[in-house]
Amino acid sequence: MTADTETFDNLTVDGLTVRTLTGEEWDGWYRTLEVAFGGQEEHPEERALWRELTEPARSLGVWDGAAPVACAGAFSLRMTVPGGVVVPVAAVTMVGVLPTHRRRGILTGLMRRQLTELRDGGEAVAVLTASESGIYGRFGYGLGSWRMALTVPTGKVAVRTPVDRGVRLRLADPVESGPACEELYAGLVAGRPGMLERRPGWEKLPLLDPPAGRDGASPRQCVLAEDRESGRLLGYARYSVSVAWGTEDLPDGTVRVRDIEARTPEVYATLWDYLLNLDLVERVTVANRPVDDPVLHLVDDPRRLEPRLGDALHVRLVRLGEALELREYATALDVVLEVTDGFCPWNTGRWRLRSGGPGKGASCVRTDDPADLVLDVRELGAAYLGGVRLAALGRAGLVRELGDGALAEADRAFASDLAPWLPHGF
Ligand SMILES: CC(=O)SCCNC(=O)CCNC(=O)[C@H](O)C(C)(C)COP(=O)(O)OP(=O)(O)OC[C@H]1O[C@@H](n2cnc3c(N)ncnc32)[C@H](O)[C@@H]1OP(=O)(O)O
Repeated sequence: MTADTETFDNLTVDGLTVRTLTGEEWDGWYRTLEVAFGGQEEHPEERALWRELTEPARSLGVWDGAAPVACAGAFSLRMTVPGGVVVPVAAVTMVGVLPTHRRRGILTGLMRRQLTELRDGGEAVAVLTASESGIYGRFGYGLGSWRMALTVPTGKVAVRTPVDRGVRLRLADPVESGPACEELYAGLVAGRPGMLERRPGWEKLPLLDPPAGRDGASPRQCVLAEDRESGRLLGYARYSVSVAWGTEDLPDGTVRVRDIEARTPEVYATLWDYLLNLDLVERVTVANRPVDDPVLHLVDDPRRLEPRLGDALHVRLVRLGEALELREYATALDVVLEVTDGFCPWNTGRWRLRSGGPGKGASCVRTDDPADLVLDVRELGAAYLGGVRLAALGRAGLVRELGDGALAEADRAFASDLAPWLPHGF
């Protein structure tokens, strides 16, 4: 297989066969992924869930004779884009090539096949999270959202904003309270770009808690914040506690927050207040929050927080015009974009993007008019969710302005009030 091979169903190239998966082949196909990732077996509970969620018709494999040697899948998910519109996306996943078959273009062939199929009738936008952030730019993916991991030393930091006195906190079984938490989560999805709707089956993902994967911590616990009078669920946090004792027998426990969501700022503060005041605990950690998470502001000593940034969602505009029409724009704009797209040349060329601003829709059509901005599709993917600013990409030398003021105009229109955030992997 070579990098520029168009790969189609049951195509055999260089002795390798590329085709979609049949359900019965799942175990061997998935084992390829595990071996590509070093060979460790996934916890059975996790494996079973991924098996259930796999969409065989969207799952590609490469076979060398009878043996699977590479895999790449996609989930049919729905994701919020700026303006609160929830749109279908191809969520690319489970990508791996066995060590014996690497660096001969197999990944490139799989990516080409996926993107060609999407062009011909799939979603206009593809997204993924990358094992290594250097892999997917060459296929036109741009880094569209960041995540923040946070460690909060509990003894040093307190919540300074008002908590909700009308709230009663109650510990509940995470599985039993799962549907109520899920309903609350569903109500938040449209409020922030990058959030994913969880269609049936996906609600099990945040509840996954394989005993062998706890690394010495407690089983997952769930605290519910309910309205004292009506009992309505207003927020929840799911976490585990890892108890430890330091020198002089002093407690040195860690609370690991898996997720925390609330309907109001006061309830959010209440949940953090609860977490920061758990006994025998020296720190609260959370692996994945938005980069503009309110917790950065609701504590009294922000310097004590230990935030760390990581790349999250990589975004690929597959059918560029359609993708740019799907989202809303914060302000009116009318710009001609000259786009390069080496991997999906059908996007290359000049496009006029027009919108009247919020609620007014957008059109993006080919044009011969002179360009205002010159950029790669990768930069449009990065800016798509409104968190990575076009002006910042311009200052990085990645967007060239030809029309006076066009960069500032597009920068304002593409921006989102809230930073995009991917709440969980896929
Ligand atoms: C969405 C997800 O599931 S992310 C998970 C990705 N999977 C993994 O990380 C598992 C471990 N790694 C692997 O399985 C493989 O090395 C893969 C899938 C990353 C790459 O597969 P390969 O078939 O070797 O890739 P391929 O030969 O098509 O390489 C294409 C290009 O990417 C580059 N590349 C491949 N892997 C990497 C990497 N890890 N980092 C940077 N560049 C890379 C190659 O050098 C090549 O560059 P070139 O076009 O300039 O020559």
